[in-house]
Amino acid sequence: TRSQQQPPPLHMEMDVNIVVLGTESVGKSALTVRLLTRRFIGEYGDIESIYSHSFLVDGREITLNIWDSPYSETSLFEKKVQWADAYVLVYSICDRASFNAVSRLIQTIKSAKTYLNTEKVPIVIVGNKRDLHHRRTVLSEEGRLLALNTNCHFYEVSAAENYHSVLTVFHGLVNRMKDIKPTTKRPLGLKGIVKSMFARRRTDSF
Ligand SMILES: Nc1nc2c(ncn2[C@@H]2O[C@H](COP(=O)(O)OP(=O)(O)OP(=O)(O)O)[C@@H](O)[C@H]2O)c(=O)[nH]1
Repeated sequence: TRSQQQPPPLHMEMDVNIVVLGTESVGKSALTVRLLTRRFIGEYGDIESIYSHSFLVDGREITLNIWDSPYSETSLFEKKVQWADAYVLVYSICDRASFNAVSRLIQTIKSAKTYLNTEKVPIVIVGNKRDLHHRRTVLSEEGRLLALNTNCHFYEVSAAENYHSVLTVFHGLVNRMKDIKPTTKRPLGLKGIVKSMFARRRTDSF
């Protein structure tokens, strides 16, 4: 089983496909753009994009292919779920319906993919817009409990206010993936049909 595999040697590279999912206007693009550019630009177009971004983690190059898209329930949704190795599920702490949608997404992902090591399902739940605490309708405890019950990671962040909390989300996911994903470079797969806004590759250190 995967859990019996040794972690790969440090010098090897790793490619991780990550899809960012959640209902409308929860901040999926804001989180993705924050990670890639360290900036919050306020308004984001409705563009389907795969961003490719490399990091050095413990001296090892990790390339994240991040698929960010506007909310939709089209057939592309299933393709995204299959394409991804890991999932960032976003809700807004001011939007109860978006939180309920994350619960449903977890069930959908778990039934679409088989995980040998259910202790380490590569899903992170993100409660965004933490800066809007005066409009909060979802308690932190509710997010934490959902994560506990589903074996996911949980973070509350503000894409508007903070780069480091966003970095922590992706860093946590990469750490989970390091233990369970074999290290091979492979093509982006659906890259051809998805317009990429960020053609440029950058390499940063966590
Ligand atoms: N106050 C606050 N606003 C945020 C935050 N993150 C995103 N927003 C705002 O929320 C709105 C939606 O952000 P997007 O990043 O476009 O959300 P999305 O989930 O990608 O939306 P869709 O593409 O429509 O599905 C924008 O007006 C952002 O400026 C945050 O952390 N705090």
